[in-house]
Amino acid sequence: MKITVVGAGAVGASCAEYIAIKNFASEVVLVDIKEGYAEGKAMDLMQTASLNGFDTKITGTTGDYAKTAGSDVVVITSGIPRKPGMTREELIGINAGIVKSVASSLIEHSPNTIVIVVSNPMDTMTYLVHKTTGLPKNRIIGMGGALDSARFKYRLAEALEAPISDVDGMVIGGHSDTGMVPITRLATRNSVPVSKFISEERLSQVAEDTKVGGATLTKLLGTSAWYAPGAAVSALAQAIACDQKKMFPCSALLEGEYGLKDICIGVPVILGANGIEKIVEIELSEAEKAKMKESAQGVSATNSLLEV
Ligand SMILES: NC(=O)c1ccc[n+]([C@@H]2O[C@H](COP(=O)([O-])OP(=O)(O)OC[C@H]3O[C@@H](n4cnc5c(N)ncnc54)[C@H](O)[C@@H]3O)[C@@H](O)[C@H]2O)c1
Ligand SMILES: O=C(O)C[C@H](O)C(=O)O
Repeated sequence: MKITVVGAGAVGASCAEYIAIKNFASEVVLVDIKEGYAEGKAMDLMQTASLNGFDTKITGTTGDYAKTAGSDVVVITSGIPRKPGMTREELIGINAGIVKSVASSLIEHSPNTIVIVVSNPMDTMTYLVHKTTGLPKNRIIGMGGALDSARFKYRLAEALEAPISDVDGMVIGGHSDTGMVPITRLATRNSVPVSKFISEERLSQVAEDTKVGGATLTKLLGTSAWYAPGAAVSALAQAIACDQKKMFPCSALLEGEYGLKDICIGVPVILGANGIEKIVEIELSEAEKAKMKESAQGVSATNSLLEV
């Protein structure tokens, strides 16, 4: 399994590190536009191999896409991150051009690859990759919901004073400060609805804290997060590499599912060797449907800014 990660910055390097530590890929190629940067990150990471016990070969290149040829999975993290006070949507002006050109270089050398889109605004960048590459929809996956759900579980565990391994929950909808839809109704602690343990008010607070998870970290760090994003990407890549048939909320192209069309937005999907093997349609409450519709309107408004 050969995986290319474009963008050797905070998220790209974290993602490469987690992929290597989990030891499921034979090769990871890091690509960056900054001279020597990907090569340096790759060398630094390779010098952790004997310490961390992995055999994955990590190499770096400054923009030589020939070295990415034959990648089974490619991850696009190239682009700028937001600064405190910004929304993800404000990044579209710079990131759309970067994602479009990177996607076409990747596909030229790996026509059969599966693409994981990370750069923000992620749902719109995923849609852009669909519009500009014409790859089948199962092979384009936006990473957002896996991260947002991990943050939801973190906040749930905090509120319940429970270990994170005890809780389960999922976030669907757009990967934005206002568009995420944490499904609080279905969140559980060991199969017991979390509403048995915490008040409705506390649960609403958990949902609100989850939605601004990225903004909270951006304020603390001065730039956006990378450890959990890198771990989330590595989990998606592993599900594909190992044909796990695992369910994650991912940004997928919808053609009528959830009453939505011509949009990429977070919904539960089954990930396996063919990428998105199935979109899972769960029964939403009327309130959840309304939130999903509002979220989709937000994503569509951002999509309309694209020049495709
Ligand atoms: N979807 C998510 O859940 C999620 C999570 C975290 C970050 N992000 C997004 O991921 C992106 C990267 O974040 P980061 O913190 O790693 O930023 P970063 O600045 O640390 O790294 C980005 C890297 O991309 C490189 N780059 C820019 N243009 C390029 C090009 N044309 N070709 C190759 N490389 C190029 C830069 O040189 C830089 O090294 C941002 O857009 C951020 O908003 C998304
Ligand atoms: O918050 C951001 O801008 C980065 C990313 O989308 C995240 O959720 O961490």
